[in-house]
Amino acid sequence: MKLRPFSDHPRGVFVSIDGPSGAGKSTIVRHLEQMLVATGEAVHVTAEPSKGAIGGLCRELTETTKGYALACLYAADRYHHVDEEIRPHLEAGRTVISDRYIPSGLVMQRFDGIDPTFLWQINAAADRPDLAVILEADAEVIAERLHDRGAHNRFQLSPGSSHAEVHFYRQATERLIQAGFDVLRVDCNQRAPEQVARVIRDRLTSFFAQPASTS
Ligand SMILES: Nc1ncnc2c1ncn2[C@@H]1O[C@H](COP(=O)(O)OP(=O)(O)OP(=O)(O)O)[C@@H](O)[C@H]1O
Ligand SMILES: Cc1cn([C@H]2C[C@H](O)[C@@H](COP(=O)(O)O)O2)c(=O)[nH]c1=O
Repeated sequence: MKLRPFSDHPRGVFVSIDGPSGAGKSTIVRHLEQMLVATGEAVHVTAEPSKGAIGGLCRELTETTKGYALACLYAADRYHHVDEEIRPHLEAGRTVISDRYIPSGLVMQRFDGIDPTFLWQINAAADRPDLAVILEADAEVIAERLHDRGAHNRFQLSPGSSHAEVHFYRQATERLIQAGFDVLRVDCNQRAPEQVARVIRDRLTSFFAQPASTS
């Protein structure tokens, strides 16, 4: 059976990619984009914090601001990101891939001791992705990758941060599944980035591509 690209849908497909630091989010997003574009999909790649004004504040303040203020700032950026960038691209029929989305908001601010229920509530009105991908890997594996690559932020510098983040992601993932999110968990311990991207591409194709009409 020949498949029509899923970006032929009247509204595009929204995919979020999250997972602990070093699991490979940015690497996988690049591979997935290339794979989808090669098969004729119209793709828009984005990330959080967004490139908008509130995203700029997030980037500026993450190292020096903590707690409720930062959690609310990230949630505000998410709502603005949806309104200004994600929805318009979906409405234009593109597949939107976001490097970090709601799951990161449920996880990262826990490093500052914010209650998970509060984090859930401030993110509750954000549009749900059609597919929420969670990259999973053992704490030892991602700690080694981070060590080799270097830390990107203060969360990655605290001792045992990889163990804590893996634990927070497990809890957040359970919560997303309970709430009815379509979640794809991909084990990234042994798979090469191309293989991880292929797993995601295959899932998108099997769920969202439509059979091409024969007429
Ligand atoms: N599947 C994989 N197998 C082995 N190494 C990988 C894999 N995916 C990514 N890497 C490597 O691990 C490191 C971290 O990858 P990347 O920066 O994509 O992770 P990330 O999840 O986006 O991290 P951060 O949250 O810090 O932005 C990089 O050096 C990358 O080359
Ligand atoms: C979406 C989101 C992000 N963050 C933080 C975590 C990092 O410091 C940066 C993202 O940079 P990276 O290169 O992708 O690692 O933003 C956060 O604290 N909370 C969030 O919801």
